[in-house]
Amino acid sequence: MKEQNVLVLNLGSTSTKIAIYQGQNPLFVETLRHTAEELACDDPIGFREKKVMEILEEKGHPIEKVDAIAARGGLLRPIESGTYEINERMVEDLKSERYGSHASNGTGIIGYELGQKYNIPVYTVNPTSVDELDEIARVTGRPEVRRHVNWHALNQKAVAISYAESIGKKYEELNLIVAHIGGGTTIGAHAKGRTVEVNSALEGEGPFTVERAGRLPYSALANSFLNDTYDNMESFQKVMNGKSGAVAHLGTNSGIEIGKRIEAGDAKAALFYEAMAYQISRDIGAAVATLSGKVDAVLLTGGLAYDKRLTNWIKDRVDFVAPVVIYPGENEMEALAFGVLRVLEGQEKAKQY
Ligand SMILES: Nc1ncnc2c1ncn2[C@@H]1O[C@H](COP(=O)(O)OP(=O)(O)OP(=O)(O)O)[C@@H](O)[C@H]1O
Ligand SMILES: CCCC(=O)O
Repeated sequence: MKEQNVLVLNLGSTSTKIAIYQGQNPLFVETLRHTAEELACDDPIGFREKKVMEILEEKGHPIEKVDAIAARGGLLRPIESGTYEINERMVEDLKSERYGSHASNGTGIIGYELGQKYNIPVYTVNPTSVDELDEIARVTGRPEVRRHVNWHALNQKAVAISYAESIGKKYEELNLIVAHIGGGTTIGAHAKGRTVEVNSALEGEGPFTVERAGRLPYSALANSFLNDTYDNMESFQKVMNGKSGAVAHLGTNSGIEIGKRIEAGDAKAALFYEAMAYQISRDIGAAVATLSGKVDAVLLTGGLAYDKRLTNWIKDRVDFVAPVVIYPGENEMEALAFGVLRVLEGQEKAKQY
């Protein structure tokens, strides 16, 4: 059988990642970094689409050779995990930002437009809005506020499946806690293949991060609105999700830079960083209760899982629970390609949004 060519697209806030997979083989994976000025143009999505086409030409893989497109999905209504065909309804929600604004929204839009233009099927795999929470996890102290989540579903599930395979088991046989520690941090309790609890990273749930405020005492937040610190929700979200955490405390969002400062004896950086590890450990502890103490492993992943100082602090607090296994970085491009290949090869059926 001919190996399928899958074009993989993943837009971040400052980068565009493009790959071609031939079957399970990556033929190339390219990361384009964009300046703030470039993305401040009138049509940033059109700008990135043009770049994607240029890269495909440059690498000798014109779009006509592509059998399917795998695009990272953005903020959608809560949906179950799996691979979804990107359809008109999904693109409408991404374009209108009905469920919020996130760099990954643009990926689905570009994928869909290319698919329409060149008659290629387009899919997304485990988008950020996958929501498998138990009913008990949705209840809050205000009857009008019901929880739903946005999180690193793609990478967390890929890492959990990888761990299960490494010990000769199925994801559906294990109870795992997965902490994705990156620009955003999400900690999921995975019970036999379902993520029954996870913090919603863009809504102030969970630990603070290098950019995000995380949970804060609500009286302080209410006061900031009463004092007119923010004009509207958009400016509030921008600060809470992009200009808080290490950016606010230390003026950087880089774990590498924080590590250098700690080496140079910067006590403020050391306290901030250890407090971040402490908050992550506490949320791992909460996930232990969600899983009633039956935990097969704790998995640490995301860009900051490269940092041994940080992961050792977390290990010191949580390795009494279960083995702690580290998967630095993220494997989103492969997870997208493999999800779509499962559909193309008939092992899984694509879902409709
Ligand atoms: N080797 C390393 N040592 C320490 N920190 C690192 C290392 N490599 C990357 N980081 C840090 O990881 C963070 C970025 O993580 P990651 O790439 O997972 O985030 P992102 O993709 O921007 O956002 P998200 O993970 O929320 O999707 C940055 O603070 C970066 O400096
Ligand atoms: C919504 C994905 C998680 C994040 O960006 O923090």
